[in-house]
Amino acid sequence: MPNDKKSERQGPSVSPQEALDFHSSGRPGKLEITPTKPMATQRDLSLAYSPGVAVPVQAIAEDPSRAFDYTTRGNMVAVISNGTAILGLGNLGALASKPVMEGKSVLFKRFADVDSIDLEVDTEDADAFVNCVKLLGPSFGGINLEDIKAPECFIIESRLRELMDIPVFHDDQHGTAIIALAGLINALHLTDRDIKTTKLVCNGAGAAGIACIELAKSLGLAPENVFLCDTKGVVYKGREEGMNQWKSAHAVETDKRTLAEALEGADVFFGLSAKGALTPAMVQSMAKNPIIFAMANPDPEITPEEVAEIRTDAIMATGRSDYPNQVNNVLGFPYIFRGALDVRATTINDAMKVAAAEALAELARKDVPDDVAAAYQGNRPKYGPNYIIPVPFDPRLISAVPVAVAKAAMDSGVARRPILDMQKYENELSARRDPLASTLQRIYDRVRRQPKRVVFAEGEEEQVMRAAASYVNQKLGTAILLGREEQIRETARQAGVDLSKSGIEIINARLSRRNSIYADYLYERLQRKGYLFRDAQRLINNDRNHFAATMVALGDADAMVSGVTRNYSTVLDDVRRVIDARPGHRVIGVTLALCRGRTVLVADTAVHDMPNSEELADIAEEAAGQARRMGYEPRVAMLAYSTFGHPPGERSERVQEAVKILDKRRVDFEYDGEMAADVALNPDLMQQYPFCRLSGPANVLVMPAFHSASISTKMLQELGGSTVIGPLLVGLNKSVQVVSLNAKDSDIVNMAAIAAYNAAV
Ligand SMILES: NC(=O)C1=CN([C@@H]2O[C@H](COP(=O)(O)OP(=O)(O)OC[C@H]3O[C@@H](n4cnc5c(N)ncnc54)[C@H](OP(=O)(O)O)[C@@H]3O)[C@@H](O)[C@H]2O)C=CC1
Ligand SMILES: CC(=O)C(=O)O
Ligand SMILES: [Mg+2]
Repeated sequence: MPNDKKSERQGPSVSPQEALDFHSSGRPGKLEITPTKPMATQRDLSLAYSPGVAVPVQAIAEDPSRAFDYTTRGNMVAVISNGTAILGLGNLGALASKPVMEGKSVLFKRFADVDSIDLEVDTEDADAFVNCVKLLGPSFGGINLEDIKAPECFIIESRLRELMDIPVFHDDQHGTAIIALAGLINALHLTDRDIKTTKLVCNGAGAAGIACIELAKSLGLAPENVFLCDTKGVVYKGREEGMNQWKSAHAVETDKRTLAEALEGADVFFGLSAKGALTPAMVQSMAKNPIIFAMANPDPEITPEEVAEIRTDAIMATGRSDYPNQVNNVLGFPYIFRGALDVRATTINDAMKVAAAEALAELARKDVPDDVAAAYQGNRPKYGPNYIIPVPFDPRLISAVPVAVAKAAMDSGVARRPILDMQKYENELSARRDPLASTLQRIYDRVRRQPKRVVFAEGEEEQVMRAAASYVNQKLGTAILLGREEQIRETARQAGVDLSKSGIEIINARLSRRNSIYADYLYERLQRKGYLFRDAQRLINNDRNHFAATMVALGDADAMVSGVTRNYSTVLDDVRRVIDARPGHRVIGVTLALCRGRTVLVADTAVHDMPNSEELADIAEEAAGQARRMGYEPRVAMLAYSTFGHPPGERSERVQEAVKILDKRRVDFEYDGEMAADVALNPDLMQQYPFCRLSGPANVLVMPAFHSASISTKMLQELGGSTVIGPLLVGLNKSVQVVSLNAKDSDIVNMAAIAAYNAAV
C-alpha cells in the first residue's frame, strides 16, 4: 500500500511574533464574557438580581437539578490545569498554561458551542488540587482537566471522578486516546491488519501514552504486543528505575531495553513524548506499511518530511494542523462534552469514549459532500493514507460525535436527561455551527490553492504591514506594499514586523519603472473627463489608490486592498476612476452580518443612495451572486417597512416594482417581497404569508436605500453583537476591497483574502 503522496506541510505556519501579536492585539487574551439577558432597565435588574434572583435560588436549594434550568451550569465546562505538563513543553507552571487553557475554552465554544472558562490552579499538590476542583463543582456542568503531568494526573482524575457527579475528563489522557484510536482503527483497516496481532510501541508513559494504550487494549490489542517506553527505555517486568503503578500495569516480559530495540519489526508507533524522540533509523527498522503517529506538541517526535525521505509506505500522523492526519484532542473534547452535557451525563465512561472514536473513524471513511470539501484545504479528501481522520474544521463533526456520545451515555445508563428525538437533536447540533468560521475557512483554503498577488495600497501603515506579512505567512500569496521603502522598513523594524520573507515586495510609486505606463493608461481613461496628462501623472505619483488600482487594472497585481487611512467613498471614487464595472454588472457593497449562528448578506451598503426599482433588482442579482460565491444558496428578501402591500406607501411600491422586474428577468435564485425585516428573518412570521416564495428565512437582505442598509448593519454590530464584515465591493471588473478606517490587521487580512478569492472565482 504505497503512500504515493509525499507528506508535506499543508496549512499556514506562523512566526513567533505573529503568535505574540495575535494574543496581545485588541483585548489581550482570547476570551470575554457576554451577558445573555438584557440588563437595561430597573425591571431587568430586579429580575436578574435582587429580589428576582431569590426565586431560582430557592428552587435550586429545593431541587439541585434545577440549576441546569436557571443557570449556565448545563452548558459550562471548566478547563483546569496546574501547568505541570504544558503541551510537550514541560512543567512551566499554572500561569504559563493560561494561553493554552484559554485556547481550549475558545475551541469548546467555536467547535461545539459549549461555554467554557479556564482556571489555572497554582499547586503541584494533588490533594490541594483535588480539593479546589471539588469545591468549584457546583459552578460547572463538566470539568476538563488539562496538561497535568503523570502520575499525579491519574490520582487527581480518579479522585475527582469519585467525588463529583458531573463528567471529569482528563483531556490529555482520554481526548488524545480517543482521537489516536480513531486514527488507528482506520490505519489498521487501510493496511489490512488485525488489531489482535498488531504490535504497537508507545513512546511516552505519561498521561497521554498510558491512556492511549489502555483504550487500544480495550479495543483488542494484545497486552504482550504493546511496548511502553519512557525516558529510561522500555517498561519491562522487573524494571525499578522511574516506575510507578500506572507504568507497571503495562510492563511486559521482554529482553528489549531501548526504544530502538522495541521498534524493530513493530507495526505501529505512538509518540506521546517529546520532539525528535524517533530517529529515521528506527523508522527504517519498522514493519512494512508502518503506522507512525508522532503526536508530541508543538513539535512531533519525527517530522513527516523526515519519514518521507526514508519510507514511502508509512501512514503518518502528527498532532499539528499543518500536516495531513492531525491526531489532536481538539477533534474530541468539544464534541464529547457537547454530547455528555446534552444528556446531563454523570460521567464520561469507556462506552462513550469508544463511541466517539468509532464515530470519528467512520466519518473519515464517508464520502465528502460538496459543502464539506471546502473545509479540507480545498481538496476533496479521499479515505486513504493521507486522510485517516477528519480535520477539526469538518462541519459534520458537530452532529456526528455528540450524537454517538449521547447515545452511548443513554445506553450505558449515565444519562440523566435522555434525548427522545435523535433526529431533532442532530438538526439542532448542525445549527450550532459557527458559519463565519466555515465561510472564512473556505475562502482561505480556496486562495491557498490558487495564491494571489495582492497590492496593499497603504503600505506605510503599521497594521497594513502586519496584514501583508500575515497574508504571505498564511500562504495566501504574495503581497505588494506601496510606499517609500525606507519609511516602511523603519516602521516595520520599530513595530517588530518581519518583512524579510520572500513574497513581500515594496514598491514606491514614484520610482516604479511602470510609472509612465500607468500614467498613460490613466490619462487615456480620464482625458475626456477634464484631466490633463500631468493630472494623471500626479495621481499615479502621489496617490497610492490610483497607482494600486492601475496595477490591478493592468494585471501587475491580482487584487487590491485599501481604506485604512481614507473614507470608504473616497477610496471607491479613486478606484472607479481606474476600474469599471464588470460588463453587465452593477457595482454594489455587500455586508456580511453574522449573529447567533446565522449569516445574512445585506446590500447595498456602499454605492446606491436611493436605488430605483431597476437598480434594486440589479442589487438583488449582484448580492445573490456574491452569496453563491461564498457558498450560500441565496434566499433574497426585498425589504421595506411594509409586507406584501401593507401598510401601503409610495416607498414600498418601488420595492414591489423591483420584484416584478426580477420576475421578468427569470433569475435563478429565490426572492420575494416587499417584506419587513422580521418577516424575512423569522419563519413563524413568514408562515403568516403562505404564498411567500421563500423556502426559508432570507439570507440575503436587499435594503430599500443606502441609509437603511448602513444604519441596520451598524446597529447589528453595536447592539446585536453581530460580527460584521464589509461592505465587500461586488461587481467591479477587477478585484478590489476597501476596509474601514483604522481597520485592524486581522480585518485587513480577511479583506485581502476575500479580494484574492474574488479574483480567483
Ligand atoms: N496530539 C495530542 O492531541 C496530544 C499530544 N500530547 C503530547 O504528548 C506528550 C506527552 O504529554 P503528557 O502525556 O500529557 O505528558 P506527561 O508529562 O504526563 O508524560 C510525558 C511522558 O513522556 C516521556 N518522555 C518525555 N521525553 C521523552 C523522550 N525523549 N523519550 C521517551 N519518553 C519521553 C516521559 O517519560 P518519564 O516518565 O520517564 O518522565 C513521560 O512518560 C507531549 O508532547 C504532549 O504535547 C499530549 C496530549 C494530547
Ligand atoms: C493537544 C494537547 O492537549 C497537548 O499537546 O497537550
Ligand atoms: Mg494538553
